[in-house]
Amino acid sequence: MELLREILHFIFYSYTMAVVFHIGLAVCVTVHVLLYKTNVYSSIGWIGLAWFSPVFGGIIYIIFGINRIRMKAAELKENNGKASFKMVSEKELKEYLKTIPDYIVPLARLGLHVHPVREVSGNNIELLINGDQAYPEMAGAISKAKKDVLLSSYIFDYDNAGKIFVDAIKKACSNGAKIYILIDAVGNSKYNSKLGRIFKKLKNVNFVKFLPPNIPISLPFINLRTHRKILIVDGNTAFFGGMNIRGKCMLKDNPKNPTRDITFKVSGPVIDQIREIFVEDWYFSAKQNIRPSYYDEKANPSFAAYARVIPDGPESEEEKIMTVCLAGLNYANKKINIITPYFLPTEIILKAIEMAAMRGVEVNIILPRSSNHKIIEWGGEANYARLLKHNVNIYLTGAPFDHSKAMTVDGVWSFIGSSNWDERSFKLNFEANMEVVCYKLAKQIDDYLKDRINNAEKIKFTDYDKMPLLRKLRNNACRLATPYF
Ligand SMILES: O=P(O)(O)OC[C@H](O)CO
Repeated sequence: MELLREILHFIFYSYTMAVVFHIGLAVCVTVHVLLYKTNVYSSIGWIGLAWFSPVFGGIIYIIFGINRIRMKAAELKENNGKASFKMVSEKELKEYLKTIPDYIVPLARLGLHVHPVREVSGNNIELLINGDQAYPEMAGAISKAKKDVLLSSYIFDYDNAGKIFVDAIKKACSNGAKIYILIDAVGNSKYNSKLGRIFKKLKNVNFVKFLPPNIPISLPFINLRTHRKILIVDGNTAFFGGMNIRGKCMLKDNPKNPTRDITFKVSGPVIDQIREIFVEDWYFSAKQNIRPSYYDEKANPSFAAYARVIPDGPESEEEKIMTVCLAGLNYANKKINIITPYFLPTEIILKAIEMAAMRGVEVNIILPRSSNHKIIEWGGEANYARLLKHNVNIYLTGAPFDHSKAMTVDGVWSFIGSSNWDERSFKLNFEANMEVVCYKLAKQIDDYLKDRINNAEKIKFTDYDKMPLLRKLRNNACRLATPYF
């Protein structure tokens, strides 16, 4: 009898403790969600899970629901970063807006709220297509460096492309230039050690890996990666875009798995804005305050393009690059061209694209038919029908895989850089994009895109409206990964 009473007492006690623990955990989750989540639907989901799935729901929230990326990035940047951008005062803003063409005032005004750096005039930005055009130009500039070379890349393969760069770096060293190379530890995990050994032997080369992970294996989708692709030589010539250093991009060499890509050669004072990003990233990664050359306006000709660089990263709550994409979509009157290898944006972007098409803007989105990241390809396909229904033109390009990233609006405003159209770029990676106001550049990009469109398949609503059930299930399941890709 006594034993039975003890068992019942134990069961009652354990049950009471479990109920108290569940209620306590659910209350904590609810408070956390109410304080830190802004999306109402996901908030309802998390709170529901915490209350209706005792203990398990709370634990799932702790593991997957808390945005540690932003917390970690903010903490890292706060401790190691060196913010060099200052807010523009209301008075400065008024003065500045008087100095730029009327038609970009709305975008410039919005842009300054997103990132407080002004559009600077006097730039020239030129499109370079594939590694065939870009790498010889980039390596040629490096090999002539006299003062300093700043190079940042997500991937730097040590193959026929990488070797061209290494040779150029050796020449720059022999000229006495100081070389700073910052490569993402995960994106480039295959070649970091090899490059490390090569660069260690060169006196003037400083080689740093961006945020090496604490785990021995290297997952391609681990967070807090630098996706920025930047090259600055002697402060006066820069290359900026979304092209990695890979033999695959040298199509003339008939590589295995060829990849089309574009990048941009930059001259002009906007190079100083790119420089600021590199200096900050270097301080963040190498804990070293470097002072590379500034752009020399007196030694260089002045050009026509207005340009402004927008860095973005998981430490920022503003989603600057995504906001500027939205601004471009909302600002367009006639035509929007978008090319990207990865297209899995959230509802807000999809709706803005639809709205542009609904108000009569011609919207062309150029995507690879077959991606190297299948989840993004299939998840992206789940959004095609709704866009096609609103007369958005979607063009799928065949092989080689097209890794180009650019957006143009009304043949005058271009948005170029490292960002893809997915949450990984908009929220989880460190990225750098550039707004450019210049008819000449927009035409160069649009002509390139026209050529891509002429070689692509324009897909039809009827093909995606009623797709086989299994394909639809696969696509919609992959779309659930939107917040993580
Ligand atoms: O992240 P991206 O845009 O530089 O592209 C990376 C390559 O596709 C490697 O998966």
